[in-house]
Amino acid sequence: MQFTLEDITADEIDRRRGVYGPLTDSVRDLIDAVIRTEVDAADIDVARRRIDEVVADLRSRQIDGSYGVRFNTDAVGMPWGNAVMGVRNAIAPPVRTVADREGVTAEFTLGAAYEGPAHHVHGGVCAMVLDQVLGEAAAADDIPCFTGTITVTYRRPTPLGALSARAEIVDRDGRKKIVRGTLSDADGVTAEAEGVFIVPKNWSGPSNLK
Ligand SMILES: CCCCCCCC/C=C\CCCCCCCC(=O)SCCNC(=O)CCNC(=O)[C@H](O)C(C)(C)COP(=O)(O)OP(=O)(O)OC[C@H]1O[C@@H](n2cnc3c(N)ncnc32)[C@H](O)[C@@H]1OP(=O)(O)O
Repeated sequence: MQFTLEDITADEIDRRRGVYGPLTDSVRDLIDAVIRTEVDAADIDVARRRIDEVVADLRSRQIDGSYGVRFNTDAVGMPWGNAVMGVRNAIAPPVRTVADREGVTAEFTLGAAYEGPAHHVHGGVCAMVLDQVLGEAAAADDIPCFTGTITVTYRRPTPLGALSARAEIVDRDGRKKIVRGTLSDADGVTAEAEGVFIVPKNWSGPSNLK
């Protein structure tokens, strides 16, 4: 697993977050607008051409391949391409966790772009969010862990809208951590997950990634 060290200050990371975060927000808004717009075909055609121009501008200078997981010398992580929380990924809802003594919690909104059953969250998206949140609970006091096995139990359909997730380590056994978590709406739990998260054998990245 390759991580990239960038020799930059925390201020520089904040500056970059300030540059790319709003761009990502605008693109996320674009995704939602594309799903929900009812403007006529001619306007769609104009919009498509304008979007294609913006894409060409952005591609005039770009990296090869994906963003990777980067960190600086203070172990501040920049997993900015991450599908669930990446600062530069408009597909990410984003889901950002807050750690406490027992585990991690996240509050987030899943809109029209995450639909599976009508007006409800796609089961794969529920699993993806839970994987990330359980993974962050596993890593909260340690190095990032791989998901070995994750089991999701869907208790009832998860409505699109405001949601929360919570995860805690419930057991440790050598390099394995058993983590449990939940996805909830305002009325309570909609899905539960249990996972085996495994500390990688030959870790070459930093510990305690922030
Ligand atoms: C790490 C990347 C994240 C970086 C992000 C950093 C920035 C953000 C900071 C922090 C947030 C992090 C949040 C991330 C959340 C998302 C996580 C993902 O999506 S990870 C991608 C999906 N998962 C894979 O692709 C794994 C693919 N599988 C493998 O690479 C290996 O199979 C691996 C590492 C899982 C195990 O390989 P071995 O060689 O270490 O395993 P052996 O030494 O044989 O076994 C060790 C123990 O683990 C058990 N084990 C092995 N594989 C297992 C499995 N699949 N399920 C359950 N147990 C397993 C074994 O039975 C053994 O247990 P006994 O010691 O005997 O009790």
